[in-house]
Amino acid sequence: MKTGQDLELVSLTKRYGEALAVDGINHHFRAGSYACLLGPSGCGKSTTLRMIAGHEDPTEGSIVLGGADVSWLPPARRGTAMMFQNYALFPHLSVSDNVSFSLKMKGVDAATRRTRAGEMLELVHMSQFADRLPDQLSGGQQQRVALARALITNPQVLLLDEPLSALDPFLRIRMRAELKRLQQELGITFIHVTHGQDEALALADEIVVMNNAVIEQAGPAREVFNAPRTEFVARFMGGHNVIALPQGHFAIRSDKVALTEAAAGRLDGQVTGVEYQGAHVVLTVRAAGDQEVTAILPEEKFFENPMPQGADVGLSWDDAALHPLAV
Ligand SMILES: Nc1ncnc2c1ncn2[C@@H]1O[C@H](COP(=O)(O)OP(=O)(O)OP(=O)(O)O)[C@@H](O)[C@H]1O
Repeated sequence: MKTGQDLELVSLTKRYGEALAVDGINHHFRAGSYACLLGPSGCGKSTTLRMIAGHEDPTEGSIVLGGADVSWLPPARRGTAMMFQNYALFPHLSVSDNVSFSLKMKGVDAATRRTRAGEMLELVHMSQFADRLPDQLSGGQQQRVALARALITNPQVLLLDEPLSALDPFLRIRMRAELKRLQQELGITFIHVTHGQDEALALADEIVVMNNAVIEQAGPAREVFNAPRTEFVARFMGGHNVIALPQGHFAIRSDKVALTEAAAGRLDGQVTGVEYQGAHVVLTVRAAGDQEVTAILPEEKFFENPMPQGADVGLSWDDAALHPLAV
């Protein structure tokens, strides 16, 4: 369903000389959703985000927000705001002045600026730091300031370029929950660029997987994970095997592969690796046709009948777990 502030990309293309960074992509981001643009380095996700923000001109195609073509509007007039990877705070301005900087540019008076900055700092739980300078803050705190600064413009769409990549793993998980809370509280669209599958699965209502300048697959997180359409998506999302059967190529989740006695399964093979990981055990099997298949078994299931390295085994699965892959 289309609503007022949906964002549409129409045949959006970016060329840098001969290089095609984004190749005619079409996508419809639902207003109020959390979308993750996911893909390997160089696939075109940051370029796409920068074009939406207005920091890069499209070579062809258009960006439509709320039914209006914003492709050629300056960044501040689009209804979007961007939070950068390195936060880009002004070192000589206090937290409060950093947050309200864009209001100053618009000629808003000092008292209103201070009040609005206070509201935004409250939203990101940073009220007590309003008078500090950026270098008196931790990385996670600087990030909250950068978020408040982007949100003060009341954007319809918040664009986040690898927002968690500079944080340590512990803080990354905490900030991830914060981003989700903020998005739900504000009800605006978040478009978050990441190359982390876990991050996208944890956050996104919709995952848009990019590869080689095009959108390879887009859909709800569970759908993209459970039913990858191409070999690339299956391998990139992880947790899947890609297997060649006489009927074609299929993806199957590693936790949907079961082990049987030798010659009793769909494929025969030999165990080449056993890794105990606590709650589960990961087995690697070299199967017929020189295919490597990974099976993830719950710990207690594996230890009912442990298969050592070198054991001949069969691999079986329920046909419903097989997802045909486009070539
Ligand atoms: N200013 C530029 N000039 C020339 N080529 C560029 C420029 N910016 C990006 N590219 C190229 O466009 C392609 C897409 O780059 P982009 O930064 O969008 O990828 P990405 O998916 O965001 O990668 P990463 O995760 O590494 O940031 C890459 O091949 C890159 O080298």
